Formats: sequence, structure tokens, C-alpha cells
Amino acid sequence: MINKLVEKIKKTGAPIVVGLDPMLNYIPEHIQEAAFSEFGETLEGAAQAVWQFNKEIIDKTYDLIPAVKPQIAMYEQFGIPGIEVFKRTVDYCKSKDLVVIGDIKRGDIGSTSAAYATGHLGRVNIRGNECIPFGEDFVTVNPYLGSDGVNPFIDVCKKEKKGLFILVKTSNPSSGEFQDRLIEGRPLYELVGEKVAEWGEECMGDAYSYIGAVVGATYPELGKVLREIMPKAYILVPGYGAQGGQGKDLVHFFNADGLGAIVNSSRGIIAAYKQEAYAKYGAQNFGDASRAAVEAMVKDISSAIEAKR
Ligand SMILES: O=c1ccn([C@@H]2O[C@H](COP(=O)(O)O)[C@@H](O)[C@H]2O)c(=O)[nH]1
Repeated sequence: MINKLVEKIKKTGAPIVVGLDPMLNYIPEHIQEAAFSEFGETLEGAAQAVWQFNKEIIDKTYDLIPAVKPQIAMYEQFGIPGIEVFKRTVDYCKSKDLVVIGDIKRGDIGSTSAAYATGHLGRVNIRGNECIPFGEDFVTVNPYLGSDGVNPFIDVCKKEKKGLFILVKTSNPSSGEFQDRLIEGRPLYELVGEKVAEWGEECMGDAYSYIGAVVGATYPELGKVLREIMPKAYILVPGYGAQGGQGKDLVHFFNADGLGAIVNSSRGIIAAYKQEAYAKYGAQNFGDASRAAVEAMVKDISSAIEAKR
């Protein structure tokens, strides 16, 4: 799957991923109205609104982008109907040939991680009948429990040719509380980065490993350090747009080949119609606003990479 991701990034010229993080307050009134008048003000109604919203954004952007990153929390908040829409979104994106990164941030003791890995990346065997529960291509993994919490994910990736993005340095303001703590003089994120590089060595695609890392755009200076520590890891970079990251900050996340990183924006794309820059589209044409925001993001990042080369 890492080879497909790299090929799609090259083909689209877009090292970006659209984050599908649908909160109800981002969904235009006309979509909410239609959903709630059919299903009532219920979990089913909310899930229907999310689905209509996602579908329009995917339809308006899929030809420009290599990948999407649905954030499972946004679906879980609507219970079972929300989870069904998560799955429907994954399937729809795959039907559009997009690479799907499930942002699930899982990681537990080995047996529990194995169940998460089976559910999200693998197949479950039900008395001889193999079923695919969610079917994402990559998932995000929290490595805090150590190797036995990560290895079950790697095992499923090897079998199914899937991939991981392991949290190394997250984009949030408090990420330093634990991640920057010095251990024998070195920050924890560097030690986790070294472990990601080690896990990734046995998991190589053509040029990059299918064991990647998450490093936030909000800590651009660390992009350089972590890029060197994990030269073969693809880096998923959240924190662009709504959290303040900009193209010019991100050049060090990329290798000299212009590859090696994929930058996520969620609110900045899906709620673009609410921004002044895209207000001319209006809520009715929110999908067109998202398309324009994708084009602007690609230009911002590509021109920064080009200027560095
Ligand atoms: O370090 C991290 C890891 C994951 N995320 C996730 O990415 C998106 C960001 O959304 P924006 O609207 O573009 O800010 C969201 O799903 C986070 O859970 C992150 O932000 N930082």
C-alpha cells in the first residue's frame, strides 16, 4: 500500500491528505435540514447528514488528491449510525481509488492490539468465513505500550500489505509534556523515531517503508531531526491550516526527492466555505470551496518544496 500511496502522490502532484472530520457545526444547514426532516433529530439523522457532507467533499476533490484520513472519533460520537457512516465513507473512498488512512490512534496489550489490527486492517475469520470489518489501508497507532502493542499491527500489515503511521511527535500544544521529556539527554520523540525506523526496516516497499510516523506541522524544526532519524519512513504531518502549519514550515519533512511526507488538513478543507477566502462559494457550494482549498494547499506546499530544491 505504501507503493500505491507514493505512486498516487506522484501522479496527483499533491503530497496532501484530506481529513474527513465531520462535526455537525461544519455541515451546511440545507444538508442538516434534509437529514433531520427524514430521520428526526437522532443519531441516524446526524449520521445521514455526515454521509451527505462527506460524499459531496469526496466527489469534489477525489481527482486532485491521493488519500483521505477519516478521524474515527467524529463518527463514534454518533454511536452505531456514526460507525456505519465511517465504514460507508471508507468504502466510498476506496471505490474512488483513494488511499484511506484510518485515524484511530489505537495501541494496547498485544492480544487487544491484534484485535484492533484485525478489525481495521485485516480480516476476521468467522468459522472459516473471512470477513473484512473496516478495511482501511493505513491506521494511526499509539506506541506508548511498547513493541508488544505495536507488533500485532505490523504482523497484519505484512500479511495484508497495509501500513501504519505511528505517533512520534504530535501537533497539539501539550505534546511536549511527555514527548519532549529527556531520557539520558535525548527527547522521548527521538527515541520513538528511532524505534519507528527500526520497525520499518523489515517492512520496506520499493523506496519507503510501510511503517510511517506522525509528526505535527506545528513543530517544524523537529521535521529536520526526525526526517534524518527515519529516512525511509513516510511522515504523516497533521497540523496544517486550522492548527497554524503552513507550507513554508514543512519543507524539512520532505526528502530531497520531494517525497517522504504527506500533509493533512481537515477543518481547513472540509469547512473551507466558512473561511473568508472561500466565502464566495456559499454554503450551498461547500464542495467547490473544499476543492479550491485543496488546490491552494497543494500550491502552497509544492511551491515551498520546489523553492527548497
Ligand atoms: O498529532 C496529531 C495527530 C493527529 N491529528 C489529527 O489530525 C486532524 C487534524 O485536524 P485539523 O482540522 O486539520 O486541525 C484531526 O483528526 C486530529 O485528530 C492531529 O491533529 N495531530
